[in-house]
Amino acid sequence: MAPYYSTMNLKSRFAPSPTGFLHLGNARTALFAWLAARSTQGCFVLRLEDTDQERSTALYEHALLEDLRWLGLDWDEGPDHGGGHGPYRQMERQSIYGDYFARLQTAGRAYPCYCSADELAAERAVQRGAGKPPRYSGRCRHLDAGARAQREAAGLRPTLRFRVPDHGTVVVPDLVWGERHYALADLGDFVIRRSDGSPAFFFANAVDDALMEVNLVLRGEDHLSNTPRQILVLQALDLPIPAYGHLPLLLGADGQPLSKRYGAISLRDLQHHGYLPAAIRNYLARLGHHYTATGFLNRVALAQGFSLTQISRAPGHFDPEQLRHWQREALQSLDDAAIWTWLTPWLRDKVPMGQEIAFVAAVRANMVLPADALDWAERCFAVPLADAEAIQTIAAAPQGFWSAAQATLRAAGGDYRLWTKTLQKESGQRGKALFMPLRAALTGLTHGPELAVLLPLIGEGRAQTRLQAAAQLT
Ligand SMILES: Nc1ncnc2c1ncn2[C@@H]1O[C@H](COP(=O)(O)OP(=O)(O)OP(=O)(O)O)[C@@H](O)[C@H]1O
Ligand SMILES: [Zn+2]
Repeated sequence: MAPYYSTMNLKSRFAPSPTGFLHLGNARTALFAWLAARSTQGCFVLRLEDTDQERSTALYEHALLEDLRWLGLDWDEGPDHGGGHGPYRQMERQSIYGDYFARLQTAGRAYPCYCSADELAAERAVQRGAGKPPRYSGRCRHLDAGARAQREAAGLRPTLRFRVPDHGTVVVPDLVWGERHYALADLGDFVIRRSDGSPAFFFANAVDDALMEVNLVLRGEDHLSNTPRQILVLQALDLPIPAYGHLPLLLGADGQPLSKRYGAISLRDLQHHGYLPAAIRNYLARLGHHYTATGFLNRVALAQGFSLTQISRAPGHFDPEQLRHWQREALQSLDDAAIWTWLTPWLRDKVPMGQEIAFVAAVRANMVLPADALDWAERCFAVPLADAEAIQTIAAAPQGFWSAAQATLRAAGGDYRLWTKTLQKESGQRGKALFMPLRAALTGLTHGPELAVLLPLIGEGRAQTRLQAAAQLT
């Protein structure tokens, strides 16, 4: 089957349910669909699948839009600004579904099923007992008008089932997995409208894609087994069938797919820890997609380098170290002022006014997250906590070293080069033996940014206090 999209008319979508905060798995699926559209002259649609009324909330809906925007994704059609194919919330599309349910019923492709949950469970148990895969037997297929009226009169509220042809196969082409064939006899008639009148996922999702003219569906592999049913529905309604690509799921440390339901780490959590959207984009774009470029890419370059042929089938594991790597890369792509803007919510009153940019310039190579910057702000402008290694280094300095350090700093008027040069002469210490104790006393650590750039931030007053404290340690 030739795809009905081209680089000129590609239309992809992200269709989440507003039932929780977006996690990295959702975000990657959204990102790939967005990249597919942006790598061409395509169009990207956001549709909210809010038919699970118990779990869908306005709060999650709001958060979902906010998080996608934060991640840097934009959409051409969606619930917040419309488009030519709305509404974009499924609960607002009930009358459209009603029309298509009626068409299927009229054509004899769907029928009401009055079986209770208990009856269905019993049926499945018998099938399992006989070693057969459980599926609906089709027993309500042949109810006549009288039998239906009787059940309605008894107050039974039916589901609507799609009637799957008894013979034949359905072919599911997939951009990632290749072509798959499903025997229709194995599918069983499936529910397309629940007994409360709401549309089942299979139905609303497929009909909406067709009506919204979505021609490329990139979604998680969890939907792979739904696809044959969705193709059947579309064929029965004579609606266009999109190209499908099922992306391997993103797994957590426990090997299970990340899921809203099970509280996977959310985009919001990462945002609150200070991860940059550009870091998350670079991390996720490479998770299951090969880029020739190995370095940091901005949004345009990510889109330009994206190709459906480069999606891999291997499941991705969430790797916090890789995310930190891209956080480092994303940070280094920013200038000092932009880094300060990013840090402001965490460091607002921790860095003296006027020293913000100098502070960023000094410590930017030594941080990944705002927590690291906060630690350096404390080491520069408050009281540094010394670690065990630093205490040992301080204590190991030779006799008279600390008083010489204090005197020479005073004489040098805070000039770092002059200070260390004269201290070297006076103490006889050089190289590591000179700089390590100074670093340990001034910052409380034996590693970190250049002392020469830290000293002006620490200032002569605080430096003297710290040298004095070091003297008392020995
Ligand atoms: N772990 C995952 N990795 C990659 N994509 C995922 C993952 N989980 C869900 N998706 C995809 O995200 C999109 C939105 O799915 P949905 O809103 O149902 O999220 P969910 O996390 O599966 O939620 P729930 O836990 O409520 O089922 C779908 O395309 C789905 O396939
Ligand atoms: Zn039935």
